[in-house]
Amino acid sequence: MSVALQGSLLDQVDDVGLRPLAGAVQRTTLSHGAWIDARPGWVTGSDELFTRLALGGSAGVEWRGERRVMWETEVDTPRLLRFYAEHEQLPDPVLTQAREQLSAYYRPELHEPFRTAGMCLYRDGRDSVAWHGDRFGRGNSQDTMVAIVSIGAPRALLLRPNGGGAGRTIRRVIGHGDLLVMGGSCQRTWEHAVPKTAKPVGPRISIQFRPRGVR
Ligand SMILES: O=C(O)CCC(=O)C(=O)O
Ligand SMILES: [Fe+2]
Repeated sequence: MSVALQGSLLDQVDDVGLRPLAGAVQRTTLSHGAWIDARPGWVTGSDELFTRLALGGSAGVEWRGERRVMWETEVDTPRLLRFYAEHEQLPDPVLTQAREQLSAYYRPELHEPFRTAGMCLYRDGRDSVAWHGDRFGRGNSQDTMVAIVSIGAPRALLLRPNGGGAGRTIRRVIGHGDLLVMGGSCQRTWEHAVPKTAKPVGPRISIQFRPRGVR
C-alpha cells in the first residue's frame, strides 16, 4: 500500500496530542433537528499520528479490505476498514484520550459516552463512501452523535437532507486533525458521503467515535 503523505507544514512541529474543545467548537444548525460541530485542528502532530496508524502490523492497524454485493456482483468496498468494538484497545493512546475528551465535552447533551471507534483508510481519490446515514442501530430512531476525527490528506465530506435536492448539499473539507461531529437527528434525517475525486489527493484516515448501539 502506498501511503505517501504530503503533510501540513504547521502540523509537523507539534507532538501528537489534543487541543482543547471548550470554546473552540463551532456549531452549524441544519434542518429537521440536525446539526454539525466543527473543531478544526483538534489533533496536533496529526501527520505523525497518520504515519503510525497507516503502517500495518503490530505498529498500527490491521486494515481490512471488505467485499460487498452491488448490482448482483461482488465488489471491493472502496476503502480499508477496521472497527474497534467497545472493549477493544484502540491502536494509539491519543485515540483513547480523544474518546474520553469527547465523552466529557458532550456528556451534558449526549448523556452517555462514546464507546466504539470505526476507522476508514481512503488510499487515494478513488476511495470513497456513498451517501448514507449511520442507521444500523439507534441512529435510525433516536437522536445521537457520531464524532469524526480526520487525519492525513483533507477530503470533502458532503451532507444533504435525505434524498438530496438541488442546492442543499453542505461541503466540509476535513483532514490534518480536524474534528467534525454530526448530532441531533443527523443520522436519520440527513445523509453524508465522501465522494471520489479525480484530483490527485493523498491518503486520509477517518476515525468515527460512536455511542453504544449506534453504527
Ligand atoms: O470518512 C468519513 O469521515 C465518513 C465515514 C462514514 O461516514 C462512515 O464510516 O460511516
Ligand atoms: Fe457514516
